[in-house]
Order: sequence, then structure tokens, then C-alpha cells
Amino acid sequence: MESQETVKRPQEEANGVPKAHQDDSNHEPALKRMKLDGMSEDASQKTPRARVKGIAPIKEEYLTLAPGQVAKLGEAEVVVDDDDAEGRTAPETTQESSAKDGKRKKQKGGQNKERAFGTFSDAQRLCNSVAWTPEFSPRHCKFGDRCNALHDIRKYLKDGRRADLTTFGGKCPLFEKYGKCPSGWRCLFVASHMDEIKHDDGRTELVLVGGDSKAAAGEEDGPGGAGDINTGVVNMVPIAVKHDLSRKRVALDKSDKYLDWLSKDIDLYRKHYHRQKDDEDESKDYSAQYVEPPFKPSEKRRVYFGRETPVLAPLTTQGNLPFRRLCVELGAQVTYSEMALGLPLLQGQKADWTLMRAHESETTPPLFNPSGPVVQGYDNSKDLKFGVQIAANVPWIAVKATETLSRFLPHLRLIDLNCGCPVDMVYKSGAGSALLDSQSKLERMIRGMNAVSEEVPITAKIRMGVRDDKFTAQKLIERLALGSEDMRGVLGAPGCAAVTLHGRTRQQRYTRDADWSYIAECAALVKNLNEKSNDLADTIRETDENTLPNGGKMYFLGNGDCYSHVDYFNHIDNAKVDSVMIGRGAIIKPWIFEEIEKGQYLDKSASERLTYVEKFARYGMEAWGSDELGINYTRRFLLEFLSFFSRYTPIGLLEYLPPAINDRPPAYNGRDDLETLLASKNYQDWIKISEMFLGPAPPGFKFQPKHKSNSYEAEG
Ligand SMILES: Cc1cc2nc3c(=O)[nH]c(=O)nc-3n(C[C@H](O)[C@H](O)[C@H](O)COP(=O)(O)O)c2cc1C
Repeated sequence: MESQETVKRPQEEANGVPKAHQDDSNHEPALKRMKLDGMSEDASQKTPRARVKGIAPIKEEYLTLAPGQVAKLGEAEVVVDDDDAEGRTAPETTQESSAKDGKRKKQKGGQNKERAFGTFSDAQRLCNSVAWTPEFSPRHCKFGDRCNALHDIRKYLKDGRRADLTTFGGKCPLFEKYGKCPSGWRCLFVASHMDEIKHDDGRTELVLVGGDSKAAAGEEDGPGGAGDINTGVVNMVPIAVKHDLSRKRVALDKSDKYLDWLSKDIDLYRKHYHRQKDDEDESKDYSAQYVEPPFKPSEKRRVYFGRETPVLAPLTTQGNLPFRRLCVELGAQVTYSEMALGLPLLQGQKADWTLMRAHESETTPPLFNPSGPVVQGYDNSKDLKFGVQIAANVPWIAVKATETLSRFLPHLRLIDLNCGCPVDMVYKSGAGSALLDSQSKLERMIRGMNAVSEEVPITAKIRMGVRDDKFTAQKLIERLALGSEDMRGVLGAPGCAAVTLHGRTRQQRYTRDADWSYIAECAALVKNLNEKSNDLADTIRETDENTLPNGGKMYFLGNGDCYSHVDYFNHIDNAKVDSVMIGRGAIIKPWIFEEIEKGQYLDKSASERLTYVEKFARYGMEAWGSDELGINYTRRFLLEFLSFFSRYTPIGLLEYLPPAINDRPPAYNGRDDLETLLASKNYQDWIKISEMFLGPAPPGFKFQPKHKSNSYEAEG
């Protein structure tokens, strides 16, 4: 059982730095060590108020309500429904566009059909044929006279769009950084990178400074399109590939062969299984009749997870590219894409392929302490941070999506199968957490994915079980490590390189703490299984050593409620997981990774926190563009981010440590106005914060937080 005394533990090693090399002051217990702004001697000597579970212990001087009222709030049921937030409900983009018949039609992107964000496009569309060219040198417009977009740049600048923004001093952040702007004339800072030149014949021409910034118009337009300027986005899959996928023109030979074999094998196994029930002597029948799969899995690149590699969780909507880039900058060593659905990937759908993009900072190797535990064959220089996650409900989708991903994505650490998503839409289809109750199917998925993924390792993310009264993770972990008893003898292990366990069931909501003692039990089990798997390896090594990942080691990560370096190292040292995956903690305080790296609490000032908001805005524009669409796409995801970021209670205001992720603060005032503003639960304040960097939200812009955050949320 894991120690609960997180604060009293001696200082842990920060990222593999031996204790002896750390600052002496770090040996103090965290509570003593921390210097908190505003914590006067007097305040620290007062008799502390009793700690109430679920309520952040804000110092009295910051509370905005009388103590009696605070007590009332303390009793209130504060429910933050993060299960809803976890859902695959990428916000819907509504983009008005002119159709060929001249009528305006709505184009929908993303998955969410419940939340609308209004429209945010220019009043009049500028044709692509002139969007990046000098005024007098338009490209050929393939629609000719039928094109109803504007071709007159002056008219567009005057009437077709909003006036330039004045944020960032009116200077285009992309142009400032790259000397070109991928949004061309549509950029909402275009005045900072355009010029009017006078020709000898007296005519004046509008030109973009930095030249024609888009090489091939039509490629990768819209959010995510960055033209020919390298803004550090990788894994951009050409439109032609998506098109071919949508027309079923991409041959997936490996998958086809494997699936053909699999269907025969399933038949065989079924017969064996039913016979075995009545006849003990037939129990070896499966291995006797078993036919080898058409090919063996290729040798995999080895992965590594350790105490120096804190992991950012896959986070639908929240875990977008700009956010991950921020986290990597703050010390995240491993990142995951948002969950993509297998079938839309196979159908070449743009929204799901867009989720597979990464920032170049995610393609660098994670930290690795060579003097730590030896990992056979691990080559850190070939490793990278970014992995993708998919959901699938049947083996053929999982297998084919895996083959497609490993073929078309050049930057891929691993492919993770989601076996934990609790959301109805996913669960009822038989994917996500439904797989926890279909272990045989899940095993076949992992085997198949491993068979077709070439060098890319396959991993799984699971929960403790579906229902609160039945934890199934232990059985499943055994199966993922070794395979079912029948299959392991003939097929070897399924080849799962790592398992992440979120210490909750599907049924459980986020209000109850993650069960780290169960995670610790599973970690002990994995350790045993790894030893067993090595024995198994000896027996099958000659025939099929590729089935075993990492030379026989399946990594095990714990996940749930990690909110500081203290939690992080406590779980590594006491639950004995290889690493800890961090979800909400990273959205609420992205500098949790910096805390882990430095091994200390960081009391970030409001202005420092605002720099993270600014970075998000900049990274958003770099990923999605600085035109009307890109800016408001950025705004939407910034607001999603702020819906969690605003939950941070500055530790300098707390009477006790450690802070707990599930604690909610009573109403309080920050140490300055900005700190108060950043803590606002009113989404209109979040819009105001977005406007500091992205300018005024357009008139049609709407934002609904994904979940009702709590009972004392301000009305909009
Ligand atoms: C907003 C949100 C989105 C999530 N999206 C995913 C997802 O796409 N795939 C997944 O496996 N888990 C997803 N999760 C679950 C997290 O990865 C993680 O397992 C869970 O939040 C528990 O970790 P935490 O307590 O550190 O937040 C999501 C959770 C949240 C709050």
C-alpha cells in the first residue's frame, strides 16, 4: 500500500540527479522548504483551520465570503464532470463558405454535434488564386467566372474582413518570427507585412512583404494549413493520401493477409474452446491445429519510460498541438495525440488526420538517464516524445488504422490503443472502456496491431474495470503481457510495449480519488509477469523473439490525480510504476513538468501564468494561422484550456500543502487583480483573457464550457 504522507517524504531525486548533487535546502520537507509569497510569520504560526476534504484551504485573508458562508460552500456538492470533458467532442467548426450554386452552405468539421461555436469567417471570402500573390499577378482561378469569392484585394481588405488587430503591437507574430506569413492577405495583422509599391507607369500595387508565401495553393488549407512556411508542424499527411484512403485506393496488404489468417484462427479457437468445455483431452487441440500467421511482427524500436520521463496524457480537445508544445517546453518528456477514431482515419477524414500532427519539439528524444536501469537495446537518439492514440471497436479497424498510421506518419513513438474511454458514444460502439470486458478481442487487436506496425511499438491505456464492483485490470494486464494461456504457447506474447492504468473504473466519476493502492498492486504484478515473460522468451526465442517488446519488459505507467512533483515521485517510489501519466494536472498547471524537473513547488505569479496564455495564443496561430479562421480556432482551444487553467489555486494562497487536484476553492481574491481574473469561473472573463492576445471575439462567436464546472460558477 502506498504511503499517503506525501509532504513529509524526504526530498526525492529530481530527474535522476543524485540527492548528493542537489541543493541542501531541498532536503527539507516540501512544506518547510517552500517560500510562499505573502505567508507572514504570524500567519504561519496561527492555529491552522481543520482541513476539509474537497475544499482548498485558502488563507482567510484571501477569502471573499465570511467564514460562515465559506462553511456553507464547503458542504456544497461540488461536481466537476471531467468524464464529460474526456469525451470525443472536438468542438464543431462552422465555417460559412460559398457553394458553387451561389448559396451559402455550412461546412462542418470536428465531431461534436452538441456544441456550436458560432461562425467565424470573413464577411466575404477571398479567392485562393489571389490570397498570397501580388495584386497584379493573380494565379489562374479554376472556377473562372463562376467563382463568387473576391478577387479584388483592395475590396477584400476594405469590406471583406475585419480591421487589423492591434494586439502584439499590431505586428504579425508569424511574420516577426519567420519573415513570411502563411495567411497572406487574410492575416489579421496584414498591415504589418504588406506594402504598396509604385511602378514606372505610375500604377501602385499591393504586395506582401516576404514574397508569395504559399507555394501550392489548395494544399492543406484551413486550420492547420501553414503553407510552405515551416512553422514546426510535422506529420502533415498530403491531401492525395487522404483522398486515396477515402476512395479505398490504399492497399493494406499486410493487414489483409493478417486479418484473413485471424478470421480462420478465431474459428479454430472457437471450436477448440467449445470442445474443451466437454472434453479434457481435447485441450491441446488448438496448438495442434494452429496455423502460423502469414508473417511475424517486425522488430520494434524499443521504448523507455522512467522517473525522468513524466508523461502528458492523451487529452481529447485539450491535448492539441499548441498545448502539447507548451508542455514540452515546460518539461513533458512524452506526449500523446488526442484520441483519433480508427474508422475515420481509414476513410481519410481530415479531422482525424489533423489530430496526428505534432510539433517538431515533440520529435526530439525524451530525457534518459543512462546510469539508470539498463534497457536492453534502447537507443535514445532514435526515440522521440510523440505517440498517437486510436480507438477501435473491432480488430480489422485497429489493425488497418495501425498499418496506415505507421506507413504515413514519419514521426511516431508508438501507437496506443484506447481501452479506457468512458464516453457512451465510444463505449456503446464496443471501443474504449468496452474493450475491458472483451479481453479476447482486445488481445487480438494488440497482436494484429503489433504484426503490421513495422518498427512502431504498440501500447494500451486501460482503466481498473468497467464497474465499481469488478476490477478486471489485473487479469487483463496478464493477458497483455503474456497472452491468454492458450495462445501464449503457440503465438508468444501479444507484444504490448507498455500499459498505462488509470486508477478508476468507467462507472466512477472524477469526484472520487484514483486508486493508487490498486495501481501499486498491478505494478507488482507487472514486475512478476516481466520475469515470467523472460522465461517464456527463452522457450520461444528461437522461433519468434519479435513478439516480445523491449527484450521482454512491458513498461507500466500509473495515472490519476497527479498534481505535483510530490505526487509524482511518491507514485514512482511507492507504487513502483515506471512513470506517471499526468492529465488534468497538466492542463490546470502546465508547469507541473517543471516542478518535477526541479523537484520543488513553484508558486507562479499571475503575470508568469499569463505568459503561458500568450504562448498558447502564439503557438495556436502558428499551427492554425493568423487569419479569421485560425485566430478563432486558436481562441476556441484557448478557452477550452482556460476552463481548466482557471481551476488553479495559487499555492501561495494555501494554508496547507500539498495541494490536491480534487480540492475546490471557496470564492477568493488573488494577490493582484490578474490573479483574481485568472481564477474566474465565468467564461466571459476567459473570453476577455483571450482578447488580450487575439483581439476582440467576432460578433458571432460563442463559447460554452464543456462541463458545468461547479455550483458557484458565475452566470454569464
Ligand atoms: C479533458 C479530458 C480529455 C481526455 N481525453 C482522453 C483521450 O483522448 N484518451 C484517453 O485515453 N484518455 C483521455 N482522458 C483521460 C486522461 O488521459 C487521464 O486518464 C485521466 O484524466 C486521469 O488522469 P488525471 O487524473 O491526471 O487527469 C481525458 C481526460 C480529460 C480530463
